Amino acid sequence: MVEYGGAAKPTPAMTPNRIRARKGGEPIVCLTAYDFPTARRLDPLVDLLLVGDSMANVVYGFDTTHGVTLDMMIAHGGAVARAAAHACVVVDLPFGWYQESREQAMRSAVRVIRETGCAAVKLEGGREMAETIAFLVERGIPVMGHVGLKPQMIRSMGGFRTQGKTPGEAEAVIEDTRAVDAAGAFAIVIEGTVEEVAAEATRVAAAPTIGIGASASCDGQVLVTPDMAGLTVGHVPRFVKRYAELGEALERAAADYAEEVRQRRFPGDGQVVRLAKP
Ligand SMILES: Nc1nc(=O)c2c([nH]1)NC[C@@H]1CN(c3ccc(C(=O)N[C@@H](CCC(=O)O)C(=O)O)cc3)CN21
Ligand SMILES: CC(C)C(=O)C(=O)O
Ligand SMILES: [Mg+2]
Repeated sequence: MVEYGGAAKPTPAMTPNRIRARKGGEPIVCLTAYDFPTARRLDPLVDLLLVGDSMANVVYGFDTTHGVTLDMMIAHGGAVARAAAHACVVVDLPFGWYQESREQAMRSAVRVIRETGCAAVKLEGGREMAETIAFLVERGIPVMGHVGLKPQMIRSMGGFRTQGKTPGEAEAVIEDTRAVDAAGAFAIVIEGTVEEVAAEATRVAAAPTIGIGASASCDGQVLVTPDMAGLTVGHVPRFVKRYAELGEALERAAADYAEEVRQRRFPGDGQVVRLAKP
């Protein structure tokens, strides 16, 4: 087992307790990050950096989030944690590394915390995960919940569909939120639900809610950074707003470079070392 290396780093300003204290106050700003340079640039701008298992889709090109392992989450979580001086870094526990038992969840969370230096873990689930969340929280692991649309459940849900459109489904999302809140989660991601349900879940939870595809009635928002920055390859969910077209900027840079190499204009005077004239 490898512990996170490097010099002792001060705890970032935004801790799980500070995030929790923002309930009902200034909205919590969260983006995903998976690598060091991106996390360095986002760190001063956001409250929370999430190393999401969406990494499976946007970094590794898998169809579902089931493609990532605990070791992969730890490798990328460490890179993000090393970059963060301000934001609270939260790492997703991936599919298969916590559902079996609360002991399995504890072992996985301890590895993530020790080997990355992050502040907290996130896991998907409602009432069925409440006992696991309480077990971790009571033993010193800050936990973020994730209710509503749960991408790790794709195989049993048969695709991604907005949750809470029927009265029964709405009640299920609210009850899941209550259970995760009572279990001690310091914040709760609410994904893919209708505004009325997000507003009610936010009202009943003592912990702040962080929405994605869940309206502005939450205590904060999260988006997948490559989606909002225009870097995602393939389908981008409907709830995403694009704030930049970094994919197009990267294509232009690569095309300019290719052109200059082919014309022998790169490397130019600025990039070349020559012998001094005698
Ligand atoms: N690139 C990316 N962005 C995400 O937000 C994201 C991931 N990947 N991977 C992990 C989960 C999965 N998420 C997703 C992925 C797809 C849809 C989606 O395609 N939704 C459809 C239909 C929704 C409906 O009919 O209710 C959409 O067009 O938005 C939603 C959430 C959110 N997360
Ligand atoms: C979409 C967010 C909440 C997430 O869980 C992820 O990026 O994996
Ligand atoms: Mg996730």
